[in-house]
Amino acid sequence: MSEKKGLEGVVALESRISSIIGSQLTYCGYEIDDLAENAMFEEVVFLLWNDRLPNQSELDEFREKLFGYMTLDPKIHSHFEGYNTDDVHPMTAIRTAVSYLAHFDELTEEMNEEANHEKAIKIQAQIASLVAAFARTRNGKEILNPKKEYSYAANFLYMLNGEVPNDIEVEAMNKALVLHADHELNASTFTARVCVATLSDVYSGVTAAIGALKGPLHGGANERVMAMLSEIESVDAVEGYLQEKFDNKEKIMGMGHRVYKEGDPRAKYLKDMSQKLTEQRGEPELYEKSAKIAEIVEKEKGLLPNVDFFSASVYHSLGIDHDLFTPIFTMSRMSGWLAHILEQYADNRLIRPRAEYVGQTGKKYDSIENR
Ligand SMILES: CC(=O)SCCNC(=O)CCNC(=O)[C@H](O)C(C)(C)COP(=O)(O)OP(=O)(O)OC[C@H]1O[C@@H](n2cnc3c(N)ncnc32)[C@H](O)[C@@H]1OP(=O)(O)O
Ligand SMILES: O=C([O-])CC(=O)C(=O)O
Repeated sequence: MSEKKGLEGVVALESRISSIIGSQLTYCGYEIDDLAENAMFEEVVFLLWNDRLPNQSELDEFREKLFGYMTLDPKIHSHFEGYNTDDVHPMTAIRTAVSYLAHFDELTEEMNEEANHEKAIKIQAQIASLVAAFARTRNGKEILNPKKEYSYAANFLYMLNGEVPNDIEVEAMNKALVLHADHELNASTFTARVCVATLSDVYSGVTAAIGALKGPLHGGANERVMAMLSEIESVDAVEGYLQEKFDNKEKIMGMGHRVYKEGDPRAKYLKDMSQKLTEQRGEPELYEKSAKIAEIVEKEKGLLPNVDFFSASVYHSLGIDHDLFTPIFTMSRMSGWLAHILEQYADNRLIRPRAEYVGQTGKKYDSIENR
């Protein structure tokens, strides 16, 4: 047996959901550029789950169902009130809350295509409400219910901020949701698939995936990018800051990628949005610092920005708390996890690789007093 550390380059399964070929990303055959420019997030969710875009009446029906499930059970609200919100990271709270959602769903243990599809709609609907509700509860604010006339992106911003979002904010949020929705066999998606391949339930699959996304080498990087931008005092200070990181062999968050070596096709949209939104917010130096970091890291290390890099300044410019960046990624990627979970159930086999044993052999049990 031979192993590939981190399973680099290993093809673990077949999927029809998204593909990465060179620097080209597609969702069910549609290029990400096409979808980022034109699609509503709800259409993308439908696409990922059904392998085709909806027509108008299918989209209306899908949106109606999503909206119908968005209002949370009041028990979830009181559950959040019991959290020590000063210490609990929102990703920890959301992971627990998503798991708790299963307690309110009579379909949780039902294992058939229709029930699993219904659970997927419920979870996708409720994740936006959960993130907003947690954020408002910890700020002592009233929890808001969604509004029927709003899109998923607009509803999230409304439920979070309590204000009607403007068109630019809704467009930016929608685009960010579309760009983060799915990404082949990334670590959290693989986690979800491994979990449900035991024929465990959908809630278990997405809860496991949230745990994997939380890590700083994956979705947790966006919050760390913002921390880095806040630490660097000015554009002129970027070079010295990075030199120290390079000297200490520390990683620069938001840079590099396991699969993309020629650049992440999603980053250019987030870069453009970052430039536009930081300018509008009167904080153009955030974009300038980001661009300088990207320029130096590429020159010195040959690494390019990934999806997490410019999303940090985009979310900051939308007035979002920095520790909510990864929960927002979770809202979007939930659609991809659910697509992969449904695909896994449709043609399941237990996922159980092997490990090459490198420990000692031939040891004998010794009584405790002799050790
Ligand atoms: C949505 C997403 O998940 S996108 C990824 C988000 N994560 C990040 O942005 C965290 C920063 N980036 C990284 O840690 C990595 O680039 C990853 C995790 C994305 C990919 O990692 P891998 O493919 O395993 O590459 P690995 O960590 O082995 O790095 C290979 C080499 O490049 C270096 N390197 C990779 N990324 C970085 C970075 N961001 N900063 C500095 N050096 C880096 C490593 O130190 C290593 O150098 P060495 O060979 O001299 O030891
Ligand atoms: O694919 C990966 O390894 C990480 C990534 O970019 C994503 O999950 O969007």
